[in-house]
Amino acid sequence: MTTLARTIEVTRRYGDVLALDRVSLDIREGELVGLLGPNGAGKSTLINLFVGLRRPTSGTVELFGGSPSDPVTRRGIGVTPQETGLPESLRVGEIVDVVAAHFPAPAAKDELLGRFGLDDLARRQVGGLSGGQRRRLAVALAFVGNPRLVFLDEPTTGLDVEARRALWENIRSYHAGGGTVLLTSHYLEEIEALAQRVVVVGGGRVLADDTVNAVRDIVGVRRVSFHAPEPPDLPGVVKSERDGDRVVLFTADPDRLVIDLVRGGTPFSGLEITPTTLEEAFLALTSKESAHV
Ligand SMILES: Nc1ncnc2c1ncn2[C@@H]1O[C@H](COP(=O)(O)OP(=O)(O)OP(=O)(O)O)[C@@H](O)[C@H]1O
Repeated sequence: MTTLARTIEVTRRYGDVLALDRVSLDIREGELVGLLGPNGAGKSTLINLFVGLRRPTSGTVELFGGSPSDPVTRRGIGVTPQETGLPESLRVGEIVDVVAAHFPAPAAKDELLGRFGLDDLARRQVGGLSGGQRRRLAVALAFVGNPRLVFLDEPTTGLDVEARRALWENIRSYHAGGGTVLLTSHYLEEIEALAQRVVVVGGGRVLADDTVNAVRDIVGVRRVSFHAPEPPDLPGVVKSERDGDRVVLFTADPDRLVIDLVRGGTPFSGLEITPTTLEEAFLALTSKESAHV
């Protein structure tokens, strides 16, 4: 399968902040890839490198086998950034025209606006759009140039349930027609609804690159904590640590763990079961793996 976009050992720093740490990733033709990770994980930085808005501190970024800083190469992509500053006084239809002028074979305007439920708003100034309408326009603009590959950075932020589902449908049909997508999200549900492949990033590193099912199992890890003198030795614990005088155990099956804890007769108090953050879940998993090496 043709690789459309690639990073090889890419590191990106902003001053002292290490936003990406030796990330190698291939996006192949026809894939719908979800990039999942907590705030500050490095998702937007990765997209900005792919689309040529930023350069890596070290390592290589390739787009269609060339450089993302080449404007001709960039004509094959569409992008919805996390935030867009669209000119308030332009009408929706005019903005589509301006963007379309940059591409050799743009989509038909009416068809595009219809697809994104913006047909009734073609003559509305951007300043008069609601937040959700603006977001839909920002996503529609990624598709104006009939791209081979689109990068969507949190495309459904600010959309209500109905608009979110309509947008998912659009993304699916673009993909079904042969398009390739990389989209970011904080939410596993969104990635589950769309992607087959999930790349989880945390702390600037790729923590997992797997199927949706595999990742769902991993992020299902829970944090069980309680006061106890010693950490008990229980089955199903993927990682254990101390937080002051509390024992903290990570497990995919907290019910089982509590039953075993009670049956084991270990004295404990102040039991708490909380979901893990994505980062915690993956750190638990990676430390378990390293412990087995
Ligand atoms: N222009 C910048 N100057 C300084 N630091 C930056 C800049 N852009 C990003 N960072 C830092 O780089 C790290 C990664 O940020 P990035 O925006 O890529 O994460 P993200 O995964 O997209 O987060 P979010 O989900 O919150 O959008 C963060 O620590 C962030 O504060």
